[in-house]
Amino acid sequence: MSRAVVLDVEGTTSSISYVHDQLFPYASRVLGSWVATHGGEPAVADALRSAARIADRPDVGRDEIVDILRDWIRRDAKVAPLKTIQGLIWQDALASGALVSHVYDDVPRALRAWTAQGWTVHIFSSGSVAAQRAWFRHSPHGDLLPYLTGFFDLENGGAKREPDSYRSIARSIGTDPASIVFLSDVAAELDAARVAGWRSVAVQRDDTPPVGGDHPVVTTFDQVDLRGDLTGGPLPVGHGLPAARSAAGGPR
Ligand SMILES: CSCCC(=O)C(=O)COP(=O)(O)O
Ligand SMILES: [Mg+2]
Repeated sequence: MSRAVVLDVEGTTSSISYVHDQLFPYASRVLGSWVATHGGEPAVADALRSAARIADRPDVGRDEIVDILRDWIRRDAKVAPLKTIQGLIWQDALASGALVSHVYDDVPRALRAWTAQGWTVHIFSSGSVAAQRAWFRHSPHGDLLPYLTGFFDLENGGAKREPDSYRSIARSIGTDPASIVFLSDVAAELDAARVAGWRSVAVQRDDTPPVGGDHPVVTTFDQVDLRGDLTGGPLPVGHGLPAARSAAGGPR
């Protein structure tokens, strides 16, 4: 029977502050000239039209749509066309070395262990599939794509706080919901996954706000032990912690 791990990116595999301090400002900085160069390409033109529709400004000009996108970046809006455009910008920047990705040290170790134990590993992030692939391909630990089987974003996966998104991803990867473990730093995402029948693990990194909720908590992927038969009982997580704790603090 197939077993799958699904990982959030920002706050889970990778540092929130890196994304906010490096990726977002970079996209904001180059957006105007990038749209001037690439705005005629079909995928980009589509995303720009779709952003204008979402902003309720269907007839807006190029400069104004760039301002709207910049405002969304500033507010960390998880809006699909913005994520499409950011992903295309970051894809080139990561490939050229203008940007370097960030992946916590425990992540490649866990990817190696879990895949060797027969788990498939997938990504579900608000960042676009193009961004995800470039992020893990150009990681400071080398190319991590060989450990990753599937990539889901707001377009092919759906909203991250909706149980239906997790139901649809489970169908798409062909794995029973009870055999899927989801790791995230956002309680509302973990809640939605749990409603869909997935196993949930809150990832509380040193540099992230409290996750909140009542999901089992780990501070590194080293504490997620996926050996053995996991059907039925609680997930063996939190080993090595003084006590496997449940998330504390306000919801995010
Ligand atoms: C390499 S993905 C870029 C990060 C990003 O844009 C984002 O929105 C991450 O959101 P997540 O769902 O991974 O928390
Ligand atoms: Mg996250």
